[in-house]
Amino acid sequence: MAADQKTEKGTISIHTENIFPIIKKWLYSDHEIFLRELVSNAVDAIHKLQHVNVIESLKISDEYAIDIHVDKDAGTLTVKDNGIGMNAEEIRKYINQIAFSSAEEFVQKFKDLEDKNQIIGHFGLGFYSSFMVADQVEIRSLSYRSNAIGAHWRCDGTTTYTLEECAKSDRGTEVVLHLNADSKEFLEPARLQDILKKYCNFLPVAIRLDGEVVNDRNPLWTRAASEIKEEEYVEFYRKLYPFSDDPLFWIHLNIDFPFHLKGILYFPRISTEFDISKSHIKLFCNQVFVSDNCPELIPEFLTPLQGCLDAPDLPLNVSRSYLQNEPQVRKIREVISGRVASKIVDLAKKDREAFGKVWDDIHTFVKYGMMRDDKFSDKVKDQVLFRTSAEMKYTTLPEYLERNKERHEKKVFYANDEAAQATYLKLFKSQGLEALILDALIDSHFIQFLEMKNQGVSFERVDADVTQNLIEHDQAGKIVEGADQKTADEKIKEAFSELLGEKKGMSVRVESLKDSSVPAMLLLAEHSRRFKEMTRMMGREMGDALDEFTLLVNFTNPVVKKIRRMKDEGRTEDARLLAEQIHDLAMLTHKSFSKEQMEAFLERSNKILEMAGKE
Ligand SMILES: Nc1ncnc2c1ncn2[C@@H]1O[C@H](COP(=O)(O)OP(=O)(O)OP(=O)(O)O)[C@@H](O)[C@H]1O
Repeated sequence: MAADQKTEKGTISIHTENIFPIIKKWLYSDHEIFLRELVSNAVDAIHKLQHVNVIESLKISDEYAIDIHVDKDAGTLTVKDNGIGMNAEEIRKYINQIAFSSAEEFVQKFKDLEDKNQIIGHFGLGFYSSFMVADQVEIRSLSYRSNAIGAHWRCDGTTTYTLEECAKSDRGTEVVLHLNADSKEFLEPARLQDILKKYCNFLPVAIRLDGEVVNDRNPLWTRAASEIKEEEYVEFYRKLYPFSDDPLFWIHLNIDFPFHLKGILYFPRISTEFDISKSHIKLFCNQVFVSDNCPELIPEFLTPLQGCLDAPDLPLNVSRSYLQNEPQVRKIREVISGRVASKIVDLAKKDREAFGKVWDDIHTFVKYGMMRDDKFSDKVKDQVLFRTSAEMKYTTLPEYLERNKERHEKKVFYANDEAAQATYLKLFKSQGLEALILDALIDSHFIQFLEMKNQGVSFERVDADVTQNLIEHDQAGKIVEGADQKTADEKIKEAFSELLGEKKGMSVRVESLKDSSVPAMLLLAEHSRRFKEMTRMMGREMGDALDEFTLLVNFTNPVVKKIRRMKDEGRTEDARLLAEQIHDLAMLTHKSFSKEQMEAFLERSNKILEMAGKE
């Protein structure tokens, strides 16, 4: 067929004359995406050719590639593919009409939008985005069809274009950008390399920058999990997050129904600097990087997760508002939450000890997730680990309840500050009792949640009361002594009340503890203490947790016995000294002293030492 040498001049049928300056201005901060768009079009063109190659039995066996080339002297950047190509008719249709009409739609739609930033980078301008960085754009293309004639399109950023035949001998499309004065940065290979790494690193077609392949065509998530080694997952993670510690574990997703979703989700080691306010998942669409700020895609409680998701059903230029309203995104969240729950159950069942090791890093978001998501909670609830004061170090709640049902049915003892509650824990240990350690910030809420979910089970901090298991059965303190018909306990109570005088919020109780080494301890009733803690957490001041407490005096302790004897013998001041000291020691485990209290405590300690020296 003879080539028609005539040059066609035309006007692109758009109705907004000043479309170029508007777009240039609006997209200013995201100029670099033009390269992603051009490379994506090139990949699409190659995929289309691969498709027709099969359908039309063309037997093309070329190695497909996209070549990016800069010519600094000419000030041009070229993106070239060996895909399906376009003839003049197709250029008229796809470039003049489709590409430009979507650009016009963009302007019409967002002209009146208050916050222009909202749309930057989230609207698919495709080919048209090249005008953000170029004064003039050329397309040279040769269709795959036999006897095709090369087509050369040129546009200088106005609404007119030229289209003519050209002598192009190799199939495919070449887009040449004559970069504008503000965009010379895109002539720098290092800058281009960065952009390609960011958006095109995992594209399935070889991308060559000045002859060098820059991308990994088969990222790990595209391969079958069964053939991937552990080290490969870790290595891939290091590639994605070069400065992070190795991940704890990961989940490989490969879902085909009811939607397509592939990806690898990593559980990172949580460091204190970890910014959980930002999503760290990288979203891809058919291996093209889309965004790393899509918190909508994963359940809120899984925000610390890292890794990548490839969701080909979502549009490449996905917007935040789209994600927020898209039912498919909700389904993706549900699937992820379900898969994370299954992974946790698997790990817990497979190797408890190994699971214990990662538990400290993941427990916060597992607990938070349980409180936020009932389905998640139902799946993982029996695997939640608690640190315990007992030998085995970690236990689950059902195991704890089962182990202790004879001694305290449906009651869970816990400590939330091992150092402050050391006396109580020691007492528990000496009597073979077991307490859970619930010392994370989230635990006070989690305890309420567990009580709600496990009807009849109550949690009691080790200092809330003394259980019958700690009290001596044959209690000498209950024996009535002397003419006044009072028991020994009552007499000690009277003695301590008198010696200590009125103390704000204090009541004295005497019990015979099996462990005689502790003279006294403070008890804070569970419910009123929790109430005070909660109101304080909500910012409402409800006074001190110590506004109301019981001083439990231990009848079996030798010093307590001695105090009573001293008082009977008239050594009231010496007895008071010891009683005050016992009171202060019990207090110290719950709060730090003021300067005055500390001075009084130290002065008294010295007097007691002097007294001991004399006796
Ligand atoms: N390198 C290319 N080879 C063949 N056809 C191309 C090429 N680049 C663009 N096209 C054609 O031009 C059309 C318009 O491209 P454009 O990038 O503006 O929009 P799109 O790719 O359809 O959508 P998107 O907005 O998601 O990029 C494409 O659909 C395609 O048919």
